[in-house]
Amino acid sequence: MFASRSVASSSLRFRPLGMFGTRSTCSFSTNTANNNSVFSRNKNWTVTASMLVTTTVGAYFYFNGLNKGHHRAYADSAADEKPNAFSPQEFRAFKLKEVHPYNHNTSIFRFRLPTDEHVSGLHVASCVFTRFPYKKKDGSTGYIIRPYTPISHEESQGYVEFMIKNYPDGKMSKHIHNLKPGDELEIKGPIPKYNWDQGKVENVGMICGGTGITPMLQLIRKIFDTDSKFDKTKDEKVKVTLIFTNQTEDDILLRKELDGYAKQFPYRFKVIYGVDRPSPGWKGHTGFVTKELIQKHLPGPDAPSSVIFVCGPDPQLAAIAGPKAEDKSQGQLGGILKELGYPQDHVYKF
Ligand SMILES: Cc1cc2nc3c(=O)[nH]c(=O)nc-3n(C[C@H](O)[C@H](O)[C@H](O)COP(=O)(O)OP(=O)(O)OC[C@H]3O[C@@H](n4cnc5c(N)ncnc54)[C@H](O)[C@@H]3O)c2cc1C
Repeated sequence: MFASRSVASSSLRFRPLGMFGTRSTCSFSTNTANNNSVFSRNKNWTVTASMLVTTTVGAYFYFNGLNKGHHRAYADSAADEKPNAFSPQEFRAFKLKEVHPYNHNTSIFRFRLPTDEHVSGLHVASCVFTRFPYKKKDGSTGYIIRPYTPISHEESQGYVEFMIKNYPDGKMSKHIHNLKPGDELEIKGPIPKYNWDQGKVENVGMICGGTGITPMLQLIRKIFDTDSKFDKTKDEKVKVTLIFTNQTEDDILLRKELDGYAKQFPYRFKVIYGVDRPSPGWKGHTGFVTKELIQKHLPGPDAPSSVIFVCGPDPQLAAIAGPKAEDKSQGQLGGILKELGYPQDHVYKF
């Protein structure tokens, strides 16, 4: 069903990564039996929608009992039978394979992994650091370093994909948007974020703005995608409500995919869109995320087995949950969530 939807102002089409147990056959050299690409067909790409029923390959206990805390390093397990392309110890160079414009300021960048066997090795939820060098005034070398969350499936082999918004004054985003196929980007990871321990949380609230959707997508897919190796029965009680704000409707990333999850899991996944500048006929929320919006839609402070994830531009993060600490650790809970009485350990800031 998603494979037939087109992404606005892009010849690229997004699909929700096999949520129906179907896969696309693409003309990628990196395409493998495990290709959960977000890329779908465009005029250069031959895609045959194929209804290949994939089987869930048993239970997959890769965090089970190993990492109970949010900040623990992720342990390897049976899931890691494929070689990991990234290293958490060092930056490694990866070649850009393809770039696909997504909307007026955002593109999808596909980087080649060393072989078609390799996976990113990024567990949920984790991100990577990218870096590029620049010459400091004193002649020494400095690095611009920024975090990004891939949108390709953690099981995807041979490639990794990022959805990156271009900020006019943005150092890294401009650097990446200027890359041409064949150019290299240095990447290091995984950088562990929240450890999604399957079966441990039942009520999930998410508040994000702009590209803050990418870590949320990683979690949503882990919880709902049915064609991965993970044992879905562990998370079948999980309910997720996402509040996703943007400047305009045109800025909403991954909308078709999110709506697709809402349609397929009407009792378990709900998305509320908000925009600062509504177009005529806009039916969603208008303006910033408010106390009332959170109270109306998200699990409350006393909801059992719950967590609220927040990711967005610094001012939004500060208003909702308080800023992160200088060293980028969680910092004190603040903002609206604190006012509403959420406990510190029920909130996670990406
Ligand atoms: C866990 C995590 C995952 C992320 N994943 C992604 C991702 O998948 N895709 C993606 O595009 N970005 C993502 N980001 C944001 C990314 O790390 C950079 O902050 C962003 O690309 C801007 O970096 P820059 O060097 O281009 O801009 P900078 O040089 O740092 O800033 C330049 C200008 O852009 C503004 N700006 C910077 N970041 C933002 C923002 N997020 N919202 C609004 N204005 C901003 C600044 O105020 C400034 O005016 C993620 C951030 C985190 C913390």
